Amino acid sequence: MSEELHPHAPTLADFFHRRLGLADSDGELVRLLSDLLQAQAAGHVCLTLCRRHHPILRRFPELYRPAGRAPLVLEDGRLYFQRLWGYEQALAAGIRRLLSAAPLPLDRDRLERLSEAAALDDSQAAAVAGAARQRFAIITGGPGTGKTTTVLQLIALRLWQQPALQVALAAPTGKAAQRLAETLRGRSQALPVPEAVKAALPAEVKTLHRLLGARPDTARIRYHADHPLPYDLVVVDEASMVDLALMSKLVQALPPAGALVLLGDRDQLASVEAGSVLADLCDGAPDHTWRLRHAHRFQQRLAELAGAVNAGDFERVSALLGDDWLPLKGDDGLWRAVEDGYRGYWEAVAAGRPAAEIHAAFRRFQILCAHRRGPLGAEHLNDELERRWRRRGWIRGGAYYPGRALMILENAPDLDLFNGDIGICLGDGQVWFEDDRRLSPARLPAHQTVFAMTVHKSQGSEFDCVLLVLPTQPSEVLSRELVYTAFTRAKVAVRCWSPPEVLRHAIARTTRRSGGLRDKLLARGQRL
Ligand SMILES: Nc1ncnc2c1ncn2[C@@H]1O[C@H](COP(=O)(O)OP(=O)(O)OP(=O)(O)O)[C@@H](O)[C@H]1O
Repeated sequence: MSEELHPHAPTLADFFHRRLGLADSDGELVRLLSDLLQAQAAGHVCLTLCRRHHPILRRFPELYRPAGRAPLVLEDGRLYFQRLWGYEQALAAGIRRLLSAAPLPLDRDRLERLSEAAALDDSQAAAVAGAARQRFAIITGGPGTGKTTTVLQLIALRLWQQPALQVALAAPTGKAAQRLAETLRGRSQALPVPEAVKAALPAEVKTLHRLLGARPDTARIRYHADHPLPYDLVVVDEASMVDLALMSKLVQALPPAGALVLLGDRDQLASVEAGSVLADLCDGAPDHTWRLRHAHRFQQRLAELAGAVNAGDFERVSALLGDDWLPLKGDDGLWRAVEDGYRGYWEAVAAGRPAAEIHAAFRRFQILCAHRRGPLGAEHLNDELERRWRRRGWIRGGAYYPGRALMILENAPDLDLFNGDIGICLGDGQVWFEDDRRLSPARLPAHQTVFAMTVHKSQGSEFDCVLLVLPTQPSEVLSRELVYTAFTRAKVAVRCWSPPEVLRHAIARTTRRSGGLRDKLLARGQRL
């Protein structure tokens, strides 16, 4: 916890002092609230209390009593703001309800026919057989371990058994939704099920916000406990990106007999907003979690590298990176690697290749940064690259020069563009997207240059080769999950530019977020 006070702590202390009529307020109260605000800003659901917090909490019981009406909640050594506690409580209650539901029927004959035709590996077959019987299931695993393949079998089986089943597919971002829709479209025809079952497979993947009927500029949503979703089975991909509030709203919106399946990689970075919901749910409901272990699309060395990062084994990571750990003498190693990485892309741009080919060339290489700002942050690297490439003559033209790669920063449903979509400016002055659509730059929603992007922004995307650039000093942002997320964006090769002590620091640091969800689920049989 930083020693510096959170800037809003004095105002909050003053507000509580007046609203609750506290006898007096002093530096200790400000310190406590600062710790709570800092915990929240760092993505924790609550503040895990330590010895110095207890005397101050004893002095100001009005902060958390009477329960339900006080602004804070004190529970099992954790201090929450009412709002986040409410989401956690409702999520835990909703999941407990799903966990205690009677098992669903399973047609073993159809299950076997599906599993054999798909040649599922053991962990996939166990996941389909197990999850098909549950009202709540998590299928987790690294990239390419076959989560989508597995869930497609699961949905097909459930539909085959119950043709009228209403199934919804969703993902936290528009880009992830699009990606899942494309993958399923390509694979569903090969399923060994009657045509009627194939026809009943959902064709659309919605964002979670759309699924829940979120309305712009209000926290109100169309579907909730009193007006549940019209689906029997909801499947959510990329669930590691879903925060506590959204997962809580989703679970509350399930109909009484509904089922929920989450897909995701529990080892990835947690959501931008509060909570590490997927990891907590995996730990809190281990009997409903199936972990896929065999990487089907991933190069063996990359799978080993991801495993070594997860195990916190710096020596092994270092050995596996070998020459791909770029020399740090001066910045030359970095700029040379970047130029090598993007050379093919610039050649395609200069040769005026079709947009689809230029996009394919762009996907071959990506710089990922830990930070957005700072000397080795994504913004600075993009500026520096543009300067260098102008000097080299690769970039010619104004702000929207041919070859400028852009990332869209907000959803624009009217243009069918989503946060995270990549467009490339070409010689005709238009910005071309991956599906061959083009728009004039003036029509684009907020966007930025994207030769370098943050690891956070890269979630849900994949590239042939990834170059991870870490800062020169250890920082709070660095973590094992960040390095794992960056390395697992690569399909073919990983390179890393980082001082040894910074990579070592990052891999050693796991960022477990504070929260009570896991304990609330594990204790379900005992006290709740
Ligand atoms: N049992 C299997 N045998 C052979 N290939 C498989 C098997 N399962 C999946 N695959 C293949 O491995 C690749 C990755 O599978 P899939 O897309 O289902 O993984 P995923 O975990 O959903 O990936 P992502 O990390 O992209 O979400 C696909 O090409 C798929 O056809």
